[in-house]
Amino acid sequence: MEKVKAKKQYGQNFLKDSSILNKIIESMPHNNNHIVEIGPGLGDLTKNLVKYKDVTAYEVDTDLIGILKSKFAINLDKGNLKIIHADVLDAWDEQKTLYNGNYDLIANLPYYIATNIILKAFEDSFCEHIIVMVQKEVALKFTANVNDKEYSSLGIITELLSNDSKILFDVPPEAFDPIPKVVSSILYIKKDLSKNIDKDFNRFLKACFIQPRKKLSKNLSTILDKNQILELFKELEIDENLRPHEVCSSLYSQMYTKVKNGRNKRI
Ligand SMILES: C[S@@+](CC[C@H](N)C(=O)[O-])C[C@H]1O[C@@H](n2cnc3c(N)ncnc32)[C@H](O)[C@@H]1O
Repeated sequence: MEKVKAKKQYGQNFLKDSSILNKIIESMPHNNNHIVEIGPGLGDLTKNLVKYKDVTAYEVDTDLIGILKSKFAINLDKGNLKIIHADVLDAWDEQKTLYNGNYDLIANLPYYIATNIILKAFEDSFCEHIIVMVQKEVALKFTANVNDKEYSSLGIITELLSNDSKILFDVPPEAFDPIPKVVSSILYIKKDLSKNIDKDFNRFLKACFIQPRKKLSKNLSTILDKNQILELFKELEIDENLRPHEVCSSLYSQMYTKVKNGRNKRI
């Protein structure tokens, strides 16, 4: 097989362990959804996905596009694989969705933009399941519960917008070539398609967690004045001494609604 030099700037760590590839395929939801893969790389995961589903794959690296097109010539002809040469974040901005129909996102993500990709997938109303390989720390943030030290805007958004979220299994560095410095995890999220998020809610959460170990009331002082904070906490019966990770997602949602509808609209 061709020896391709992995490009660091594109977060290229190719998954080589066939037992892990099989486990990802086994975790694929049993439905009729299309599959979108981000970063097919050398096509090891793609090769398994196209056995079961129609796939659209977005790859940014020009050198890999050539390799993928010759490797998957038959699938491209048959029409069960479409390879799109693009930066996936640009494609999302331009098209608003990565596929015009219900789809599941299955990918070994480039870690430098993994969080952004998952947040975009939450915004994409056609995306139903997110099953992605990410750095373990990132998976812990998306699946954290209130009072966990990892609980942040990512856990809150996941709780508010999904029916189910969990880490399926961890993947050791040796499963990749080149070997990364971190442990990875397969993150599973089943979105609740009846729910969506107001973009400003993200900005509100960023302000709430601007200094994660300080009190929430202190962080909120960057967007609200003292009296507004006191009033908000009194109305929602929030203890003034709580840190941001000690407040549950439904209270964040209620706080945001009150702030948005109140007189002060600095968010
Ligand atoms: C961690 S590698 C995974 C490769 C392959 N799927 C595998 O499992 O071996 C990440 C892949 O994402 C691609 N990639 C990086 N940034 C991207 C972007 N902005 N848009 C699309 N693909 C990107 C890389 O070129 C690489 O192929």
